Amino acid sequence: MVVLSVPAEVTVILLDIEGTTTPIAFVKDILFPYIKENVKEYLQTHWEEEECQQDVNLLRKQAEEDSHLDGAVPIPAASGNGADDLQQMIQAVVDNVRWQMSLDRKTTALKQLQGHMWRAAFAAGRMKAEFFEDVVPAVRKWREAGMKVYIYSSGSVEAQKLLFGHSTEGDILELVDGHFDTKIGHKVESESYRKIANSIGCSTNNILFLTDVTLEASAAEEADVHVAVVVRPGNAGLTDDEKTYYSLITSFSELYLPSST
Ligand SMILES: CSCCC(=O)C(=O)COP(=O)(O)O
Ligand SMILES: [Mg+2]
Repeated sequence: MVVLSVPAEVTVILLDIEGTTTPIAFVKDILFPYIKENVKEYLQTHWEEEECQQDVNLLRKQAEEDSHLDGAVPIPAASGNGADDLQQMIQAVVDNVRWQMSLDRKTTALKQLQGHMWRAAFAAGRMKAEFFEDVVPAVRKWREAGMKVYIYSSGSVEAQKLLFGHSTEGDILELVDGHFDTKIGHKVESESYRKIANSIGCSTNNILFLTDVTLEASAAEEADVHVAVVVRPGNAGLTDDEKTYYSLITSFSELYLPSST
């Protein structure tokens, strides 16, 4: 088995979710279709609620920022002119969400709405989050060895907690010391990793970030964070240069902590 030694200065392991702890197939084949199929009904049912209105306002702001993009779908401001107007607005939000999802965009606005929509599905037991089988045993071992374990995903913190709270392994939320999402910054920006270190109260070189996306690994590395790229079934392929440059693991069990036995 390949073994990757974790540098002695590392005290925090920061985990990506999709493609790292969790199969991309679970996200693409279960989580995302649920949104596409249910977004219209969700908006019609929850439209009057404060949380739903905040989600729509955030999506509208994002749509304004996206107006220069090819195929962007605008969301009109409410005019308060009756049922037809409301249905048009809901349809615009639905089209905007579907357009963003067709590009797998990671905007905070889209991710907030998705998290709120998954809440009911997880609570009703309609979905259970999948984790690769090496994840839970490895995280338990790291924590026993004194490591802190944090999550950094484009999925909203609320969505992250739903996944860890309703997994095929049971409720594993207690295995995580804290969560970060794109509210701290995007995962391809190195400043996000500095802010995460600051928020945890450590130096960036105390963190080891595990991700499947080399653009994220590169941004983290630029901030002096240690990185390893996780190769899982169904992940995007890496170039030969990326395979040579990055430390690669195919299972969390390949990480060796000098402090553990
Ligand atoms: C954790 S919520 C479901 C996954 C998701 O919406 C997403 O965008 C995952 O992105 P990641 O940063 O974990 O690769
Ligand atoms: Mg990922």
